[in-house]
Amino acid sequence: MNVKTPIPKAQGIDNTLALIKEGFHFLPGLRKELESDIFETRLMGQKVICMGGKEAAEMFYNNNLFKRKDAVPTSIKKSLLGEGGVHGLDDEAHKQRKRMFLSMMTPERLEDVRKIAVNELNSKVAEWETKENVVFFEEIKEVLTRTGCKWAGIPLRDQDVKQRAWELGEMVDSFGGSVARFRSGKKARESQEKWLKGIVKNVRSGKIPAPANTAAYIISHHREPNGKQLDAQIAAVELNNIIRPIVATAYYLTFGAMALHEHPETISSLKENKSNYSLMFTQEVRRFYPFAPAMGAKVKKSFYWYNYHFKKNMLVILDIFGTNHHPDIWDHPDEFNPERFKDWKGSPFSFIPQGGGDHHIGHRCAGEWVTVMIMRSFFQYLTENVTYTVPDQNLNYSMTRMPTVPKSRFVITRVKKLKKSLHDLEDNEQTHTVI
Ligand code: HEM
Repeated sequence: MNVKTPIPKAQGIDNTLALIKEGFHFLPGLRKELESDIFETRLMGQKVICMGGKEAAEMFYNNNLFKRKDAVPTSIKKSLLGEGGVHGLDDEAHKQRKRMFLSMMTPERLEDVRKIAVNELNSKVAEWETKENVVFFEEIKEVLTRTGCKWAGIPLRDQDVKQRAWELGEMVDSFGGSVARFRSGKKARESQEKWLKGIVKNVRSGKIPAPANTAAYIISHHREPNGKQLDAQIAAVELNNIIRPIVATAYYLTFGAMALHEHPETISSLKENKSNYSLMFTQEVRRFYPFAPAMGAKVKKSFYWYNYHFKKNMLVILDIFGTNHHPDIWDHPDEFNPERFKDWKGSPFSFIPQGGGDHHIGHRCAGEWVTVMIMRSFFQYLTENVTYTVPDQNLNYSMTRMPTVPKSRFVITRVKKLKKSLHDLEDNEQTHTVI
């Protein structure tokens, strides 16, 4: 870790505009310019400590030092995350709510999500065979909306798929600072929460017979530490915390499909799947491509680190994208190279696309296994079960827009299924170590 003392301050009275203008480059760029993995700046009128790298991540995920209450701006709660959900909880309340999420992530349920997702993809591909152009990113959001709802025990009528997929997509697309996208994400959230609140009430009354191992059942019947059921509105937020991020996986899948096209040598390795190549490829997609830029937390109680005084309630931001590209951790970090994960020793703090630390104790993403499971099986499906052509198109992606996808949203043509049955995929063992 490279730290200058005293901790440097970024130039300018407030850097919010620079953050919006520079996007994913903002934090890594300033760390490089100031030659320090920690620096101070002001964002939205507030003093903020920004940091990146393994050691910084380790500190950030120490629950004794940091808390999440009021760490996320209201605009992000109103569009992306929702209010009253697990993301903003601390201490016992957080642990208890987190256990609720993690109880859904059993090996059997992970195998279920894989089967559901691959079946949904397989049905979609049959439609793609009849289409001239397929906009992969948009179509995959629908596949994942169906997958998420089915896995979570949420009934979804065919005629509602497009609307719900659009809403989930708008919520994910809302976090980058554009007012128009915020408004659309907020509206989508209001519609989703109304719908999901109705689902929760119907699951509670037994009108919707959700199986006991599904998210709809587990969340609807979850009890708070005070013994009471979750408020139906908060239960809706938490149910959305399952289906929305499943749809968010469309970003990684689109980047991954693009990586297959741009690095064709990976295709045969994926087909062979030696040394668990599908996992290496998936990890590299999650490391290399930009998605979650950073996380915020507030100082729980004052402490000193590298002689810097972290004062109570100060806002601290961890550079997620920059840590996944930190040159102290990764050789040639700006090269796409799945093989780097071959002998990777694993670290909960150096590879943090979905947060760091321990899933049970801290805020690390509860759905990391689901994400990895879906990604691996889709990449294998794309290489083994289907052929397609990638026509000329604009595959550039902006590093200043958050979130970002290839400009064309990855168009494919002449899609052809190679296998009629999914039998071969069903035999595929993936439930071992998925992360
Ligand atoms: C594209 C895929 C995904 C990405 C990039 C992603 C990223 C993240 C990040 C960055 C966090 C916050 C970590 C922190 O607060 O320090 C998080 C938390 C969370 N994610 Fe994900 N996630 C993804 C998929 C999923 C899926 C598929 C699910 C559920 C099935 C899920 C459920 C959650 C939940 C419940 C939390 C809150 C955990 C807590 O506060 O303790 N995520 N995710």
